[in-house]
Amino acid sequence: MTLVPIIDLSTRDTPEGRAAIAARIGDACRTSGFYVITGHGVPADLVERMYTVTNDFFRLPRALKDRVATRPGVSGFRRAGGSTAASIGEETPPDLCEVYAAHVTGELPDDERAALGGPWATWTLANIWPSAEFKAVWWEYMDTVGALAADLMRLSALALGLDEEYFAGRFDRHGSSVAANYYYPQVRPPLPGQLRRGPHTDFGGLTVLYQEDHRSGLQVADITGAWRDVAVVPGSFVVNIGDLMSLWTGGRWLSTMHRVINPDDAGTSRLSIPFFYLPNHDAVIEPVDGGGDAVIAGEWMSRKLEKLFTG
Ligand SMILES: O=C(O)CCC(=O)C(=O)O
Ligand SMILES: [Fe+2]
Repeated sequence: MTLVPIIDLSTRDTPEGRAAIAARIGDACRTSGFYVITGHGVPADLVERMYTVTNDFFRLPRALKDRVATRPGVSGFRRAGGSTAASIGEETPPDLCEVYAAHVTGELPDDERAALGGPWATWTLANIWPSAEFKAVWWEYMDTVGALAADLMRLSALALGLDEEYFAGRFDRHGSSVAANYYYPQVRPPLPGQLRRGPHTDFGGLTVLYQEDHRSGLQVADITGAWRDVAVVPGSFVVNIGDLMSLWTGGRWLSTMHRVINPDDAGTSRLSIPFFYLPNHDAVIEPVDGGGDAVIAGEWMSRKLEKLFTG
């Protein structure tokens, strides 16, 4: 079996199709924690519009991008990548990446957002948009990919032998985010140990990531710890599960370490756009088979984010 299998979702509207897809998702999550999806139904023109507005934004002069900066890394534009490896306790130079992010909770009134968590809870911050057109496209993308993520959780529930709606109540006030990672051309050689994105696991439920067809660099650790390339499949999304989904399965499903290496051609850029499907901040995450410690989703994610942003 390949480390990152390709799973065609086009038959997910029939019970037999769903059962077969769920079985493949279960296999993938037990053995690698990553899979690639085709036949997902997200319109190609939406992805293209998303890439156009987002690439246009990153090509603006820095002074203009800084106008939509908030606290480091959390909502709006973040100029320095920070060190993602800090989230796993490793010290490395900063990632070679700029980020723009927005949250589905980012449009709520101030008092409602403030009630969703502490200082490191990024989903409590208001969104800050470069333009109305940009916002409209991002919002459509968040809605569409959010619905796909919700269905992947239903299929995951089936794969675990649970009712399809098992997880739904834990995501009905979800604080998911979309982040655009802009890996700029490298005009100076990277420092020792400096990558486009340092090694880490994702923190939440699951991640649904789009990457451009012709440029990758995304690598996944196999069970021996060796780094393996993720193949680029045009028009697909890369899906991986995060720490909370792994906790939900008592560790049977893997939240796998991944990273983005530097390009062979230093002059090229790469834009990846992950949708992070995050449970309700107050969801209690307990192994579905019972046993094991429970964690509160928002507390888990806040602890990881604090490490990420404070090093
Ligand atoms: O750019 C990529 O392919 C991966 C980015 C990533 O791992 C993340 O944003 O968590
Ligand atoms: Fe990641």
